[in-house]
Amino acid sequence: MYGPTEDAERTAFRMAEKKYKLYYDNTRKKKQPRPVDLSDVTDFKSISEAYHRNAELPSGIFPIHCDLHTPIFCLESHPGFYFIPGALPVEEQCRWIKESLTSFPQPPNRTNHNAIYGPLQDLFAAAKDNKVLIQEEQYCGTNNSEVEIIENDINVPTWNFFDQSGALSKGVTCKSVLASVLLRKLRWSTLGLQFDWSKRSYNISLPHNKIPDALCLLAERMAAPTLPLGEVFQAEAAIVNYFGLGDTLGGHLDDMEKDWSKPIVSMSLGCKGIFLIGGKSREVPPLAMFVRSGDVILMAGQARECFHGVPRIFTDKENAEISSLELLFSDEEDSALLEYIKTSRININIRQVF
Ligand SMILES: O=C(O)CCC(=O)C(=O)O
Ligand SMILES: [Fe+2]
Repeated sequence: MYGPTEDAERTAFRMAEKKYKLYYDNTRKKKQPRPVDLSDVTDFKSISEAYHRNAELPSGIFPIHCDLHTPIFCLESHPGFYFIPGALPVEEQCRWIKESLTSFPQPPNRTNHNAIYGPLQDLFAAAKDNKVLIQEEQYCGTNNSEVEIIENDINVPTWNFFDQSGALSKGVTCKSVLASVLLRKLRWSTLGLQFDWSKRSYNISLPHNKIPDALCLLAERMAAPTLPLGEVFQAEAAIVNYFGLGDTLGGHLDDMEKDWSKPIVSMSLGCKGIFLIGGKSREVPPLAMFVRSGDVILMAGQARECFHGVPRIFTDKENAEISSLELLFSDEEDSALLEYIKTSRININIRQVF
């Protein structure tokens, strides 16, 4: 007999996550990722190449034709799942990488940092400028108003970015954290209708901005092949996930949206990763596939009810496959974006909520 935790550890989905996740090889002198057998990982890039050569496709995978410049592939095993390899041209990838780092984490959009630090303005610029985030409380610094502030109970600490020199003058009692560390620890931001992770629901009363028009149009165009003629996808919310080496997204379902006939439009940017699509329970062995910068996945209908996750990203030069991004981000002003994306993956997934 196994307890609930042991059971969860033994599901087919969990086993696949364990197979692909990053482990370090401690037997070697240098800390190195343990080699992993990737022979079972479906590669839609080579399937697309086979399709263009008119070669036979692996069994269970079939193309559908649409107006996009690339074919869309479907899985017999997962109705409602669509994979569009190289859907986004590299210029468009660069644009969304830049937005994901500079504008999407801006308030009123929320990020994983909100719970601890409150809204943070211009995190990416602060990291680039080597700033430090400092908790401002009255006992920091030289003024003598400590007693008065505490008595009046108005001592609400706020966090603000400062130059490192400014940070030193604040004194040693302040809590502080480097902006570059916070950027590395940025795991998600939410656009449009804000998702409340604690309640696992959309909180329409939270202040929010509309999703940028260009992103709505992109999602509408990508979603079209999954919808009956004349029906239009309305992008109302999006989650942006940020992955560094060793970061994973555990198996989950996205079941908070009302209408599951509408797809989730999910785009990959930056380093290559492995995406797992399973079944309606964790007991079903998932299919593993590579997700590269510019790939788009659509999950509609029955695929909306399937567990999925990302157990691994690759940040080494050979496996990350971001050379075309490196060429486009070669300007001096883009060097911070390039530095970030060389070791990161970003996923933007867009939803119609109602
Ligand atoms: O990162 C990915 O490719 C998947 C993201 C996802 O499934 C989610 O945010 O719900
Ligand atoms: Fe998801």
